[in-house]
Amino acid sequence: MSKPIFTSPTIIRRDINNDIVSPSSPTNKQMSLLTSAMNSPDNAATLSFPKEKIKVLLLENIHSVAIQNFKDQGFNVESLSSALSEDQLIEKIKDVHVLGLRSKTKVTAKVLAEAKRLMAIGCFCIGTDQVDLPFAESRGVPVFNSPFCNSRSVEKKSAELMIAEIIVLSRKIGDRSREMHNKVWRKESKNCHEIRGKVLGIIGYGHIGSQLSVLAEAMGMNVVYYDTARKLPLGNSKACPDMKSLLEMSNYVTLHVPDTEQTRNMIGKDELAMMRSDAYLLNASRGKVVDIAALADALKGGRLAGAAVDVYPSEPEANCNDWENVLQGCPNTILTPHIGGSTEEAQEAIGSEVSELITCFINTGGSEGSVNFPEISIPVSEETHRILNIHHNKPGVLRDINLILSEFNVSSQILSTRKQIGYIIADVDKEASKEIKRKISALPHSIKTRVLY
Ligand SMILES: NC(=O)C1=CN([C@@H]2O[C@H](COP(=O)(O)OP(=O)(O)OC[C@H]3O[C@@H](n4cnc5c(N)ncnc54)[C@H](O)[C@@H]3O)[C@@H](O)[C@H]2O)C=CC1
Ligand SMILES: O=C(O)C(=O)COP(=O)(O)O
Repeated sequence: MSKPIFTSPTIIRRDINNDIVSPSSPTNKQMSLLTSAMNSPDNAATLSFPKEKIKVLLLENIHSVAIQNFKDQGFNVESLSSALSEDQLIEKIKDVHVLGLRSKTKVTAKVLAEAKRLMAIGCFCIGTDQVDLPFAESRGVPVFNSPFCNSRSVEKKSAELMIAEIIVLSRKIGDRSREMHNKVWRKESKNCHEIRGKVLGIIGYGHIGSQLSVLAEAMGMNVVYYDTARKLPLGNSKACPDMKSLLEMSNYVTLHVPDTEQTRNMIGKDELAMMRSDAYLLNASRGKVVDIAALADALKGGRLAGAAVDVYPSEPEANCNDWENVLQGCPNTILTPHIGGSTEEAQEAIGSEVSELITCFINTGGSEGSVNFPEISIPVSEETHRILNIHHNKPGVLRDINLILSEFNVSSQILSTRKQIGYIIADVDKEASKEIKRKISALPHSIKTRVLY
């Protein structure tokens, strides 16, 4: 059952909004000594929650390092290699405490409504568009992701992939290779070019776009970019005032934006018509960003020199042998099965990072790294029990909570809020913790209350 908490003294800093902020996180040893207890309107247990009863469901072949990290904590882990459909997930999620997924599994409001015990979601990737983040927030479920680990392959690994594809397109390597496999020897230099001195236009100059900018300049390319946010131009890159000017001047246009209402179909027939006829389009962001029917028309009609596409409006839940897409058969077109983030290095780093963020949240309440949840983290103390409360962000909630806390000895307290919810951590006398939890849980705006014994 529960073990005591051994840690360093608690430090509290308040910011201008009277929120308390601390950068310190517990060590792995401290975390492994913690046992969580949980309580919610749906789960009114008041006893310490045994770690082996924490059920972790991992989907989409998440790296073994994450599985091991969760097992080391004593959690009960089930790992599946493919995504689940909405109906399958609704069936499975009922008794799950931690859900891990990658880009395929859609965590809709309908799924979340059935997730009565869910404490946290881990997106073991960069994008979080597959989760209904506001609904998860309203249910008090933090969502964690890995904003950096994935980047060199897409950013770093993806940026590396983009560099490879820029060269492959410029030399028509895809078509030549396919011909060779079909016994055709066709040596020619017509319409094959160096990338040195050419203009690379990057739409979305975030982690991946800016990494790619650095690599492309090192290869002798001239980089321009367009981003809706103000971004520091790296190296000699230059910001374009609008997307049109970028489309008109670039030899290569590459997309690195998230999937949002504003980015859906941001490249369609009109935008493709603005591009040079000897230009190439690359998309490793999200499938719905490009109108692929319009892209196929442009490629087949010779209004574009080629394309490299890694993501599609509709992708299968698992590997298959009958995938069909309108871009199949288009000239000088590289199609890859959403592998921008798929290197062993990136998957291991992501597996490690996201599982640690989730473990930290379960064991200490620390929510740093969450994309939809108030981010707080304070060291745990061996002298106290920790109350964690997630509540609807309504006027008077803090007063009600503090009224309860004022009856007891509180050694530290921290609150942070977002639009929908507030999150409070209070370290209290061991003797008082059960009583406080009961009273705070009963407040009308409480969503979830946990105690770390
Ligand atoms: N193919 C793959 O396997 C992978 C795909 N991705 C995708 O790449 C996307 C980008 O990743 P990061 O660079 O890490 O994200 P990021 O959040 O660091 O950068 C995205 C950039 O796009 C900009 N942006 C947003 N809306 C825009 C608009 N309408 N017009 C122009 N710029 C806009 C943002 O201001 C930001 O600078 C992810 O959201 C994900 O969907 C990420 C990793 C792997
Ligand atoms: O990191 C991302 O956002 C990606 O698109 C990579 O997705 P994946 O982990 O390969 O399903």
